[in-house]
Amino acid sequence: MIEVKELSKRYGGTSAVDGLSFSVGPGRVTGFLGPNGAGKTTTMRVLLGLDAPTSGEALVDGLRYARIRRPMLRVGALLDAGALHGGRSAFDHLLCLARTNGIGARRVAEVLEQVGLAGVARKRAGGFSLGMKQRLGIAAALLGDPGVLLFDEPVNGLDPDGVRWIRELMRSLAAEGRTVLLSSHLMSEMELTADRLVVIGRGRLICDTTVRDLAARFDRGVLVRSPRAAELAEVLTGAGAAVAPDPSGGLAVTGVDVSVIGDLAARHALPIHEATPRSASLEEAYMELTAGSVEHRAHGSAR
Ligand SMILES: Nc1ncnc2c1ncn2[C@@H]1O[C@H](COP(=O)(O)OP(=O)(O)OP(=O)(O)O)[C@@H](O)[C@H]1O
Repeated sequence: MIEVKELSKRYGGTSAVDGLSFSVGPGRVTGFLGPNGAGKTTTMRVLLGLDAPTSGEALVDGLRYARIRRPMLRVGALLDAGALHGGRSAFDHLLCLARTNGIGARRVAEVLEQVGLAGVARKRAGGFSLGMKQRLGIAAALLGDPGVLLFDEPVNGLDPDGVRWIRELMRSLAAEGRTVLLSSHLMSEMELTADRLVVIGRGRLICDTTVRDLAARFDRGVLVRSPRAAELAEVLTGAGAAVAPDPSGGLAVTGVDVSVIGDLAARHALPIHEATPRSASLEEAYMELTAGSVEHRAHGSAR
């Protein structure tokens, strides 16, 4: 369980996180989304005791990180995959980390196996590709078999196989009952991986919702065209739908789904020339939600 309560963090004159509250429960993947500079990494750093909050708190299983004994057994994290001693082998890198928390060499071998690096365990980690470094960072997060996992942009720079592997791993970790918080600035990635979404912008909460509810919130109804539009509108309204003229010339119908529209039209022998469900994609929903929070937007870009 992760709880962020009224958290604020300032760096000099910069407000990185500003009165942010949300909680993340076990058993599902929660996506932590926001444009660049939204405060995701800062929130994770405070959760991991790497930065002190200016005010408020960030707790793992009800505790501040500094108060957790043998923290790797409770919370694992991948923040910066490049942060390793390049001269050490993958095995030795993990063994050094493991020893700080009383974890043995057998567990090191296990996590290397789990992330697919057993074959290169004795190779210098400094020579690893970005994808291999990400896998090694994930192995480090898993060392203590923790119930809470934080991953900051784990798919950055990975090839499609690596992305798919991470997606499946996140989902299986959540299915085992762990709390998984996964940050990204890409909705397309979250759509496939996360069940819940915490969206932030400029250090503040924008929405805390499920992927399904967000999609429903941006449901724009069905565009219907019929040569007998007026009669169809009457039938649909009678069935509880809201019907309005669409700027494109058809009818914008909300409140009933497309199969109901088709059935009603058939029952009343009214011809339909088009019936197109129009939900905004999650990507569009995300763009709309965060439109006011984007720090740097290229001139001439979509929004
Ligand atoms: N150590 C620091 N000193 C000064 N400013 C900082 C520091 N760390 C972060 N910031 C600022 O705080 C804000 C939030 O940054 P943060 O890295 O938490 O955002 P983010 O959501 O993780 O963004 P990204 O997706 O780009 O990684 C940004 O404006 C950033 O420039």
